[in-house]
Amino acid sequence: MRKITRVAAGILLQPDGQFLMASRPAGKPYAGYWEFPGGKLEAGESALEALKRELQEELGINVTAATPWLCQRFDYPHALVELHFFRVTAWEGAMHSHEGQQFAWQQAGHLQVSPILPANGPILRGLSQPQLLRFTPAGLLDNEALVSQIKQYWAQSDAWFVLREPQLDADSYAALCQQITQLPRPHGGKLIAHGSLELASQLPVDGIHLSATQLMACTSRPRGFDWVGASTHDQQQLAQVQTLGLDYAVLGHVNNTASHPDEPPLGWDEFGCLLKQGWSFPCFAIGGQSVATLPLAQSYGAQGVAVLRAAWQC
Ligand SMILES: Nc1nc2c([nH]c(=O)n2[C@H]2C[C@H](O)[C@@H](COP(=O)(O)OP(=O)(O)OP(=O)(O)O)O2)c(=O)[nH]1
Ligand SMILES: [Mg+2]
Repeated sequence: MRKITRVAAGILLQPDGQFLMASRPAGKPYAGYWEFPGGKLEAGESALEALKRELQEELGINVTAATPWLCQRFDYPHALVELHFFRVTAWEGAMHSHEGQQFAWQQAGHLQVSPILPANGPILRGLSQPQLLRFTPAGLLDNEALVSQIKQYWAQSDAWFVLREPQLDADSYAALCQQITQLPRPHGGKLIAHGSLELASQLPVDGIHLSATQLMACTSRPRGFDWVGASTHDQQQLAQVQTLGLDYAVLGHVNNTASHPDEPPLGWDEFGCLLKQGWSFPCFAIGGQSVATLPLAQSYGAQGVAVLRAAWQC
């Protein structure tokens, strides 16, 4: 078996979502390709320690806030690498090119540098995802109020909505979906369908969110959707998201929630344990989540939180 080379890389994030990419210096494999700053773990080092050392060596900065994010394995001709990506949200010191690299601040979905290291495709897709995934409140709002609130969100932001309205029959769901997709989206918001795959494949949506049961019944990634995510509750379901190459998982419920009052919550310890295994897709915490729990969820390695009632004026 090939030896695994462990690597830590940092995604330096500005408050407006821009992130830093650097060109690989001459003399290294894939010289001139663009990457996230970082490098190999040294003996006895944790990924976070390596990240801090590498960013000091390569950029001359002192990282003061970093949370684990995605983990990606990739088999290059020169090495089998296991990449540990961190979201870096605070640092000290002025950035300098210590190894002759070029730097560029980039926006997800509008990349201006190329070529990118081949392992980084899923990472860039992950960066296009929001920190809040908003599920509609399943019948708690009438259609008019729901459409009007989505319209307001989209006028100001690129919010993502999962249209979870299981009480509607297929025709009513399709009509509501059509109505929402006709709203203006100046910032590029997304609408993700929920429920029947067959129905969703006929609707003008950006993606489909699978239930855990649908997820486990799939033998391949559902076709015809830009984005495919799934609800998960355990390691086996997370592994299925990875095997199918889906874009995100929602994991929970983490805390007690009014929507599942009879099921015991996972709790943050178990949530953190499941995320620590390192997945190549972003995970959202669900269950009792809101903007207030976002930093805690991210400290455990989450992309963000899935919010249900907390997102709406019901
Ligand atoms: N830093 C970094 N490495 C990446 C990314 N994506 C990716 O596939 N890699 C691969 C390329 C390399 O095979 C490996 C990182 O090794 P490296 O050459 O940067 O290591 P290093 O900074 O410690 O450099 P050196 O001491 O070996 O000169 O991980 C990424 O986004 N950032
Ligand atoms: Mg490096």
